Amino acid sequence: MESFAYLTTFNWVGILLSLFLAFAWLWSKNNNSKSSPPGPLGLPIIGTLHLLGDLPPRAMRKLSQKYGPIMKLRIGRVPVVVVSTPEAAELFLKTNDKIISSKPTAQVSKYMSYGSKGIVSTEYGPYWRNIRKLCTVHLLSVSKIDSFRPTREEEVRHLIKDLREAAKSREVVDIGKKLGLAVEEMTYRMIFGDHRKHITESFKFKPCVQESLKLAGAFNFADFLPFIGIFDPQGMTRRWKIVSKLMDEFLEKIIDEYEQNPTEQEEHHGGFIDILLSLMKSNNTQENKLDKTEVKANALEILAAGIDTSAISVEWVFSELLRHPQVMEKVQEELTNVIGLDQLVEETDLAKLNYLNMVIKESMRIHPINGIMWRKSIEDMTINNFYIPKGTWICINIHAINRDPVAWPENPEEFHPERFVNTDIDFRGHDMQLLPFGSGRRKCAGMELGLRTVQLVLAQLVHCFNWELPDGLSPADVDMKEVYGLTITRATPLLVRPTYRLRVHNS
Ligand code: HEM
Repeated sequence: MESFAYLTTFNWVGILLSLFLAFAWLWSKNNNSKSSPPGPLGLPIIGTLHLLGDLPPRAMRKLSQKYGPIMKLRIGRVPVVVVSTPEAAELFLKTNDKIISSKPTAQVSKYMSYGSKGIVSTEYGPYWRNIRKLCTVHLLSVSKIDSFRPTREEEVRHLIKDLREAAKSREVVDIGKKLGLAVEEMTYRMIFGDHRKHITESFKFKPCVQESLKLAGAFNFADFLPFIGIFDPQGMTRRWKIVSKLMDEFLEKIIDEYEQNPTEQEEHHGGFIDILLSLMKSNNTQENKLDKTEVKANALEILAAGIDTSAISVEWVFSELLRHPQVMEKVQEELTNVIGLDQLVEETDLAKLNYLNMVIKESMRIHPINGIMWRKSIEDMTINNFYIPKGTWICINIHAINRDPVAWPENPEEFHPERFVNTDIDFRGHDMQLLPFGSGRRKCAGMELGLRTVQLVLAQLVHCFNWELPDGLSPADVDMKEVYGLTITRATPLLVRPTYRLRVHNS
């Protein structure tokens, strides 16, 4: 200590202060490189759940305007990172796509997906890669989608016939309901082929599917506060058990039928489920083989992914067309020029309808039916200096991204299809400012089918009919309120009166 005797008290204070500042700097530097994204403080137990309201994508967007494009919430016990701009989405969905390619486990996957055995809910890994490949090659390839063209066209013809009847009697129709039924029937036919006959016989399959979609879309407290799950406070477990048992009985019946005569079933039934079943029976390598539970889980998940999505997307486009009569007129003009008034639109015409396709893009930009996309990180990662530990739920806020004011400088809240003139911005997952089908490894596997259905149904509706709002309502009166569930739907029915406008009368 002798050697330090020359130091005065003043010197000692100076040295200690410098050391303290150096430590503080090092600590903050270290902490900064490992800090969590910013976000609002949560309450005990529920965390930030109370801040999400009835429309979480909108509430999260508002919060992100305060806390930034990468924000942390704690919903119940679950840490969630919310991504809200195209630049941030690029960091997650392009740079780190593999790390966030897993899915959170929710109660829905226990009941509807036989414990996350389906393509939509299963964790990222060899099983998901295998089933995704099988779906892409055998179920949802362009040639397979083409092979179901007569089914789609037949169902659309039924819809048009039904609407012509309504037009004759000047009836007001709930167009969303009619669209929903037509697309539902198309989807059942594609998935179950001739097995569909059992749906109308003894099994109450359709109401069960509707109930399970409702349950899957409801906010389930047990997903975020697992300890309350055993008390089943919302009665969801009880309802899930009932519907999943009934749906399982139906699927077992189909599998029995198949097992009794596999070759005949493949030749005559021809639905997605027969392809899945043939993969169960085939002499494929173990890797490509599906077991019975996997067949059932995938059939139900593909049904759930496809059944409402296209119809709801058409309903939103249709709502925008009713609010913007000049856009409706322009679409009709294009259809008249390209197709004429003496024949119906066919699928092969769809690529020629440039303006209609811009209208669909614009509607999907402001009304992405999945306002939020959920992923889960499978490794620790650091993005923009934010440390995000393995197991964090990642919430890609498509609603916020698709309306980002930097990416969409001209009135991002407005419906304006002309914004796509002379741009090649596309919604297939490469352009981060427009993500209605998601992006990266887990992007929508049924995009081509969904898009084809939306284009065909919409083109037919606008080509065949003029549309009038009832009770003297004006376009500005069309209610655009949303309800958030498994998908974002209209809050009120869309009521309209059709008038037939074509010269063909034997469609
Ligand atoms: C307009 C209609 C549709 C829209 C807007 C839509 C949108 C989406 C979105 C946003 C995702 C999540 C993507 C992600 O996490 O990155 C998704 C996933 C998926 N969709 Fe679609 N979808 C539509 C139609 C369909 C149809 C008709 C089918 C099949 C019949 C289908 C099958 C799937 C499947 C299997 C997945 C899960 C993919 C995976 O996790 O690997 N979708 N869809």
